Amino acid sequence: MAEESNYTLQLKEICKSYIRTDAQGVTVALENVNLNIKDGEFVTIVGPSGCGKSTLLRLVAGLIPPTKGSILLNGKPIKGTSPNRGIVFQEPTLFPWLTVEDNVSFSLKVQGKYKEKKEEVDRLINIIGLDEFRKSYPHQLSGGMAQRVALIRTMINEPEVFLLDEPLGALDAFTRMNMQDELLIMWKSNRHIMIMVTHDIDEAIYMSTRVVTMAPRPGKIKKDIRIDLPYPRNRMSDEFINYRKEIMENLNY
Ligand SMILES: Nc1ncnc2c1ncn2[C@@H]1O[C@H](COP(=O)(O)OP(=O)(O)OP(=O)(O)O)[C@@H](O)[C@H]1O
Repeated sequence: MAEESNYTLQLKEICKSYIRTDAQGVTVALENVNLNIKDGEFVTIVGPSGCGKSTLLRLVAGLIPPTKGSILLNGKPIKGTSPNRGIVFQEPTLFPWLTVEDNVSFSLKVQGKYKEKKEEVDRLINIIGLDEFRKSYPHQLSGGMAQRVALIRTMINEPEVFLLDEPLGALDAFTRMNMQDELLIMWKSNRHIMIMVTHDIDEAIYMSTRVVTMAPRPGKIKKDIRIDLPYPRNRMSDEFINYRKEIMENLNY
């Protein structure tokens, strides 16, 4: 028990089933998932389609409840959604009728925290290089720009747990690599817990301190691999390539 209390986020014996509408019965999306994460860890989840990666993130976000098991943050069960557990999806979910600035400020205004954080809004817009676009609307931005706005809109709440569901999946290769570095800068400056779903094994090794592989039907954790490489990581190094082999073999590629 003493060892467990070192973990900030704990998923204990999590099961999640969905009722199928097309036929009788249920889909077991996750079965007996146990995962413990400490402050400052960057965990990526990789695995084939349908193994429950998004389900796992949505459970931690509090968007859906587990069928069985519990999720503890700082020892307390999570209840529903909270700005403390921010989630960013593959498609940037910005409000189309609000400018960049207003999108980033929206949740602060709802929480009555805008005045105290106004400078932080300015700082983050500057960090992502969108000073000139602060009065622009989402349809006037490129995909990469919109995704950067979505990231800082979540970041402004200083979530203790930052959940990323394939956040870079829709970007071209160059923008994607730049965004990987930007995300690492954000993570290093705040040291919150990051949990990111990706289909890109190199992205997982480049970014995270742990890569968790999953298997489908029912979704479960296969292996939890610590990536013991200094940042910034060299995608061409032998160690990097060895991790790639280990993960691909584990996923049966
Ligand atoms: N709302 C839902 N209702 C019913 N079944 C669902 C629902 N959401 C997910 N599922 C099922 O649960 C399983 C896990 O889905 P999930 O989206 O978590 O997997 P994933 O690993 O994120 O997949 P992908 O990589 O394709 O996004 C799948 O079989 C899926 O069909």
